[in-house]
Amino acid sequence: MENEAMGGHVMVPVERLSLELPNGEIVVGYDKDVSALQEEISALRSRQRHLDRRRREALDKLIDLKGSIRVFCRVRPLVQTNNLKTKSPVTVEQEKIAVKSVGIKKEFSVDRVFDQESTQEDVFQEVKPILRSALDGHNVCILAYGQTGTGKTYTMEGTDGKLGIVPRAIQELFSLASEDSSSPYSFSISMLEVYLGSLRDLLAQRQPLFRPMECSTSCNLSILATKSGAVEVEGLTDVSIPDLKKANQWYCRGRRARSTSWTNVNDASSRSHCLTRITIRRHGATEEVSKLWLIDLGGSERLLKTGASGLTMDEGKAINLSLSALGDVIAALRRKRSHVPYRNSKLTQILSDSLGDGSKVLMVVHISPSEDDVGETVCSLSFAKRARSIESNRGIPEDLKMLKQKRIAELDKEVSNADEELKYLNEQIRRAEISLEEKKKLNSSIYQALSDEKGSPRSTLVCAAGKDIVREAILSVNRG
Ligand SMILES: Nc1ncnc2c1ncn2[C@@H]1O[C@H](COP(=O)(O)OP(=O)(O)OP(=O)(O)O)[C@@H](O)[C@H]1O
Repeated sequence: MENEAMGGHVMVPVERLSLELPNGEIVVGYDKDVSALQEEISALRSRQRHLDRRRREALDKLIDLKGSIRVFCRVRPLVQTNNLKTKSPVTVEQEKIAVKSVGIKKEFSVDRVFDQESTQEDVFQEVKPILRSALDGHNVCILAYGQTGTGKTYTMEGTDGKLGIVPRAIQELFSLASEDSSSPYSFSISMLEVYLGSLRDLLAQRQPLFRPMECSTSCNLSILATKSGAVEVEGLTDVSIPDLKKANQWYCRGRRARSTSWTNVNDASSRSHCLTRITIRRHGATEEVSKLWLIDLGGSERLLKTGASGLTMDEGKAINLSLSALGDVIAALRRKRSHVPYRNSKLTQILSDSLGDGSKVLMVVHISPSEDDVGETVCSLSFAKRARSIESNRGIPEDLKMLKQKRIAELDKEVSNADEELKYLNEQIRRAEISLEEKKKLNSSIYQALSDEKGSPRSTLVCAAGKDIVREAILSVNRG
């Protein structure tokens, strides 16, 4: 018998025992089970890493092929205040919009059109892949652009029961992170408002009232660039969000802070930009940090039309300035210019590490279908055209276009296959880990039962009497 004497106890290598457990199960060589399970988990994890790398590469290629700056257009349904008698000057196809203005039909191409009937879910389906990309470590910007009242806030925030991109995105991040057992993630949230060139922290403990004249002292946070090229807003509150409930609470708090901050003008929020930032940390061998920006831009209408004066005029000018700075930055990036004019506005400075190389940008341009707004509609679509003019499909021969579509479909399939297999693998890992834990618990119960509480060498009895004694030990552990 190969027992080993240790500190007055006789140790029995447990893998040599074969037991019938109280539930009738026969257990042979527990330690062997444990190491086999450990090996199985390690093989599954290695497959998971490999597959995750492949999925990331395919998704990256897919997004780059579709365009790392994508422009969608969403048409708001007609509302009561619109002129309902005249026919809408806007007609849409999947990737094209035509607007009839003073008898001239102008056509604009975008990456995807969402017509008046499209739902929040339709829009979100197109946003989903880019969220995965944010979890994979890319900085991502999703922006809602358009004239006041065309549905930017509806698209980003949504209403009760018709949630917009931001709450859905937060939910999706938590859901994707919980499915991915390869590395743990943590999230934090910040919200700020850019108004008349000043920044205001929407999640700060004490909310200063947003009186424009006081703004320069109470809300002027500054923007810093770190050595690594990352951009930080100095002193901006960044709250850790451990779960979806907390995330939604903070998001609601930020929204409330925005809507209650205005002292006089009801709709002044349309003359500020509202930025929500989710910081994503992937804790692996090295920590990866990425940012997801969700931005409800100020209304893009022209000042002449609104007949603005005084403060409204200043607000309009500030919005126009920052929107045109944003247009310039996107156009420079599209043209792969060596100089990108980020410094021309606070908005583009904040986003400078999230609009350039390696980042993914998605802009949803909102338009009204009404005849009354046709001038603004043409302006907004011209902005969209400028933002996507370089990477658009226009001018590409038909056969190349088809080849591109084919490759996109292949990559789409590759990503969804990898996703499916990863889900399956995660489930297998989860089960194997539960079994391993159970086995380890069982082993430690048996070891405990085998060792003599009072120090007398009862385990010799085990060797002599064999499995009956061990069974008794297990039963006593179970009873205890
Ligand atoms: N696709 C849509 N479906 C249903 N209702 C919509 C849609 N888009 C906008 N609306 C409604 O139209 C109104 C104006 O929309 P919203 O406030 O989102 O516009 P906005 O562009 O954010 O305006 P502002 O620039 O003033 O913030 C709201 O009542 C909103 O619920």
